[in-house]
Amino acid sequence: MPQQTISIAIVQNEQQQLLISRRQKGQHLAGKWEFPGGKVEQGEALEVAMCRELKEEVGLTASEFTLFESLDFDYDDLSLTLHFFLVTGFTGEACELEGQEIKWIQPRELIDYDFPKANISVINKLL
Ligand SMILES: Nc1nc2c([nH]c(=O)n2[C@H]2C[C@H](O)[C@@H](COP(=O)(O)OP(=O)(O)OP(=O)(O)O)O2)c(=O)[nH]1
Ligand SMILES: [Mg+2]
Repeated sequence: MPQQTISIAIVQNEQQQLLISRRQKGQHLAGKWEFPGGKVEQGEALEVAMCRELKEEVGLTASEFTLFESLDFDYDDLSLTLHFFLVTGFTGEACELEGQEIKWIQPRELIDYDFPKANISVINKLL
């Protein structure tokens, strides 16, 4: 089974809202809500990958962050290692750079959105 390492940004703004984004048609887990992030490139540091994906997908530059949780998760077709960073400082305005839908929501609203199974423990920690 293919194996991938993923770095993810859980961005929190000054109103304590979190930034979520919707996976698009044609992507793995299409239609699910997620935190911005993506594949770590060969030789790339985890936090560098998180910052690059955050910039590419929603246009934010992360300035303060900590590793929040790392976990392994196997989907039917794909085996992932996911590293979730909590980003508490950033510059820029979030925008839908890849045509995806994005939203700022309160942590308690996370349960109203359909996230991938790999996110369950992280979401429980954020609620
Ligand atoms: N970004 C993100 N991916 C997640 C989350 N939860 C989860 O299971 N995933 C899975 C979905 C994907 O299989 C993988 C992330 O890869 P991706 O498709 O976002 O990768 P990428 O941004 O580099 O995309 P691409 O250019 O290759 O299309 O991790 C999450 O909260 N955020
Ligand atoms: Mg992505």
